[in-house]
Amino acid sequence: MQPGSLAEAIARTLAQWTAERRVARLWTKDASLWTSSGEEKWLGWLDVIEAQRRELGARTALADAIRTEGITDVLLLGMGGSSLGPEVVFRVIGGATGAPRLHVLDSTDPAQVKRFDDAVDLRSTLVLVASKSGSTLEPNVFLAYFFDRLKQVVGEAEAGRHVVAITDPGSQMQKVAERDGFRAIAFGEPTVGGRFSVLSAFGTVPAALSGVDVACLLDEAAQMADACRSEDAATNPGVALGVVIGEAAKAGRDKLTILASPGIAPLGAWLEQLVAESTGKNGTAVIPVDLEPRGDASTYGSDRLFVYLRLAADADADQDAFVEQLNHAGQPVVKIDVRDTYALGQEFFRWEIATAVAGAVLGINPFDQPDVEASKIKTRALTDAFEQEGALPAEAPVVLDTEMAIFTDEANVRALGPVATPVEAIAAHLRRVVAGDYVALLAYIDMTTDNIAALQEIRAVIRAQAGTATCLGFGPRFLHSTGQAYKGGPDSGVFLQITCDDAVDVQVPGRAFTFGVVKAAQARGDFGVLEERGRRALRVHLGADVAAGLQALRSAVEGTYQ
Ligand SMILES: O=P(O)(O)OC[C@H]1O[C@](O)(CO)[C@@H](O)[C@@H]1O
Repeated sequence: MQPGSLAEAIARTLAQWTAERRVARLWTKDASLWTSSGEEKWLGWLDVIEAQRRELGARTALADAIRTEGITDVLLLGMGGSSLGPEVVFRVIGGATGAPRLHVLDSTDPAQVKRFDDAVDLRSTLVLVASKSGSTLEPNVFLAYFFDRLKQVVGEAEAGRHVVAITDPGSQMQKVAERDGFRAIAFGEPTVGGRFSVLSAFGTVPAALSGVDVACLLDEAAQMADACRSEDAATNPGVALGVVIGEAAKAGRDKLTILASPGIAPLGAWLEQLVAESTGKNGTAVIPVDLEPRGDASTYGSDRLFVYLRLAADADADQDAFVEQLNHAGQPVVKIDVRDTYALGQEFFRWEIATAVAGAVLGINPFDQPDVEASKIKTRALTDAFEQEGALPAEAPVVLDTEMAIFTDEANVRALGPVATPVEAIAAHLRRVVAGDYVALLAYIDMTTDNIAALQEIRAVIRAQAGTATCLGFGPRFLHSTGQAYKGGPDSGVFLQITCDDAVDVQVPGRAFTFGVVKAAQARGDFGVLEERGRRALRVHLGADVAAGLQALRSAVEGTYQ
């Protein structure tokens, strides 16, 4: 770590943590470390490793049974903490020979739902539906769709045998699982929130099913947990990291920019949720910046804190050189050496402690997510309206042409000034960006390789030209991750929401709406909350040809800076 001018504040806070024995207070779940508003009820993740070790036999038995029966694919349906952790574990460690492939569906984009359906043969697929609350909209509509498909493909009597639920005890999903004869139910721990759940059943069940050595993963986590008991804050790997992140944010370095070796890069998506949902509230936030295209080290602002997760077995020489340049440019960089892929278990625990500690330094409750509910309420109102009226409420664009239509509220229209075309509106919007802001692209489109690449190019242009941090989230996935910080954090976000016409749509069985309608309602609900919070937000609606629309958007963004 080269903390630059932060060094003093960090040293002071570390000394305070040691002198006041705050590490012991954390482990004894003392809510007064935070805001004394019930934090003690959400610290079950401190004890979850031992509890999961007791479940290892059950995990192995289920994994062996499905393999013997010829299951080739596991399709996980879930959002946020119920999907991001399993996806990271599979992408970083999974893929053992002979083990089922794990697919993670966390989008209501109809093309994406269809793509996942086409990717698996349901006769040899186990559907794993994961939801702590059991009431989240997305896993419930995914389950409705895939249970219906299973009935068609394997028959009514067999469908339940192809489904396993992971949920907290007493949830509505448990009732559904019992009613529909699911093969098994694995229970979560109610004192562990979604984003802290990766070392609970929500992470260990999918990991075991996809051939990951869960005992080894837990051993790694336990090793880090032991290190995080150290009362000396400066040598406590989780506490020290949390103090750096918290103090950096207080000093204006609130864009936590994640650099990671390719072999461990998927961890960034999990970190985004953990950090953003935990710290982004009451007008404060640590904004995670993941997978941002790199620029010249000298061009980054003074609002950045870099974290470099370097995988010893898979280090990238270019990345090493870039980090060196950042050091020379005086940027603070925290370097974390990750021994091998199983050391991911260590990182999970280190970052959970660090996030909790950063929350304490920032004086917030890191275990709630007050602003996520707001967009859920608006979305529900819209889907209810659709069920009653057969259509979503009409809306009128501010300007449109053949490729893009622009939507926003009165306050944003006034701030844009007179604009005659979508291109002018986008340019006026991006000109509102000032130093210390971040620009977030919120894309409610299929998360394909091509769409990711096109959006990353747009992001690269904005980063280079505006000189600000840039983020990319796919809707509705980011709603259960960074979305909390975008709404609850400081007013430094400039948002470009991207929606499209769906070339194909898919009916949600048993409901009056399609996945396309759900996604549209989620985008509108999300936008409505941004408007309500007075955020700088513009929605660009593309046609059904998303590739052409993204090209038009890119030209508009490039044109802004010419
Ligand atoms: O597991 P659940 O209850 O479906 O929740 C999914 C996600 O939604 C949130 O509750 C809110 O976005 C996350 O914290 C959570 O991980």
